[in-house]
Amino acid sequence: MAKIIVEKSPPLKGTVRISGAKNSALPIIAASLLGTENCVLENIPDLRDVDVICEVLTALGADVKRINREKIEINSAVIDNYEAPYSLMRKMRASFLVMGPLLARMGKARVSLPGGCAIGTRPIDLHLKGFKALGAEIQVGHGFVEATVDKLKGNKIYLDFPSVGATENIMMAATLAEGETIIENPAQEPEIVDLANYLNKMGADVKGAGTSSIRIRGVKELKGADHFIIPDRIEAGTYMVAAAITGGDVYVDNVLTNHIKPVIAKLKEAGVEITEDGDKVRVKSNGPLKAVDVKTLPYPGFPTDMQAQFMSLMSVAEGTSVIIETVFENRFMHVDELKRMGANINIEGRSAVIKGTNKLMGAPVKATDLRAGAALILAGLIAEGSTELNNIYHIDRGYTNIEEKFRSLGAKIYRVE
Ligand SMILES: CC(=O)N[C@H]1[C@@H](OP(=O)(O)OP(=O)(O)OC[C@H]2O[C@@H](n3ccc(=O)[nH]c3=O)[C@H](O)[C@@H]2O)O[C@H](CO)[C@@H](O)[C@@H]1O
Ligand SMILES: C=C(OP(=O)(O)O)C(=O)O
Repeated sequence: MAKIIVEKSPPLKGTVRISGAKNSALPIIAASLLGTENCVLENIPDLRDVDVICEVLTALGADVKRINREKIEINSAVIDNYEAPYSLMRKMRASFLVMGPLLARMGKARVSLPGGCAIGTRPIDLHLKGFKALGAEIQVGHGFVEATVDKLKGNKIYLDFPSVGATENIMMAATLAEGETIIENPAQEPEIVDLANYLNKMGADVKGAGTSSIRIRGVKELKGADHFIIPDRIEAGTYMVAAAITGGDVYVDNVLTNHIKPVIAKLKEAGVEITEDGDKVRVKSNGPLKAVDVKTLPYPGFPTDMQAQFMSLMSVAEGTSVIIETVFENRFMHVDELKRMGANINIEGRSAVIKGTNKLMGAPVKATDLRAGAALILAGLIAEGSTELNNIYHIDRGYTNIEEKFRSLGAKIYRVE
């Protein structure tokens, strides 16, 4: 099993370029099932999750060509299978995003139920509520969701929680429905806007993405489109925290700063110097870090996908901080691993109380999920000695060339097979 070794490193210095957003690329690749012509996607991150969703599309009959590691061409003129197999679905929850496009395109979809995972049970009730409202008949059994419909019909759908995946799945299904669909209380994440922009380039009529109500007028057909994926705000945030935790001076390049306002605000509160310059952010830190409280929320609140990394930072800040996780019910799996490295953290329900220490120690730890893995790398950069990270396949799901990017900033990090 491959491992990542992180040694105590000097303050990080230099420039790191941020890749395209995983959470945009995955739904956008899935949405390509809706078009009957060639789609060309650029700024695709080089990730295991992208490989998996491409395999899912191929299994459904689409012609997927990797032009290079950042560019994919997809032709879905012929889709001859409506079943997404368990063998692929189990590798990644986001594969469920093919359900909406399949239903819209073929009037039929049979998709393996995504499993729960380390960060919570992650139900799909809101996705199914949306499909039902559009007229689909849904059956769940034997580990699969099966949906059928003669013709999807637009409807008004209120989401009890602004679920990112449910908003995307319903939005994609509604593009080819008869009439108008309104999604009330949708997710407002930048990745939703990126998906809507792509769908509109394909010929859809989606308005209001990024606001509290999305209106989709169904069209007869979607065609092809070229699209450049937005930068990954979570990857950017992770390198910003890396600069802060090591007392470094790093330029994070290719960032849309509007997308990471809460992360910038919290870093500033913690005493980190941040200078924004177009699509670059300079992150400089040389004084002690101050403890600050954080509460995760749907966008535009502080992202849950940055919670673990911020906890590593607070583990070495001066004072006590409280981090409240409101999006996922079980996203504190990294806490026990950070404690193995000497962090002082107590969990009380959905809150973590972190008493800063000035000494973390390297230890063998495991990446319990993607962002937990990132958080442990960050802790490893300042821990005495060597940190050995196991279960790193989670990290490869979401970070492009992570060791190379960190090493280019002076970090001592390498992979052993
Ligand atoms: C590929 C992708 O984009 N992944 C992101 C997406 O995941 P994902 O789309 O799975 O996250 P959701 O926004 O759907 O989930 C948020 C909350 O809603 C709940 N829920 C969701 C759907 C549903 O039908 N019923 C229900 O109760 C979930 O259990 C969770 O507690 O948004 C999350 C929240 O920002 C991020 O952490 C993930 O990185
Ligand atoms: C939870 C995450 O992703 P996914 O929804 O793909 O599991 C994440 O990116 O942190």
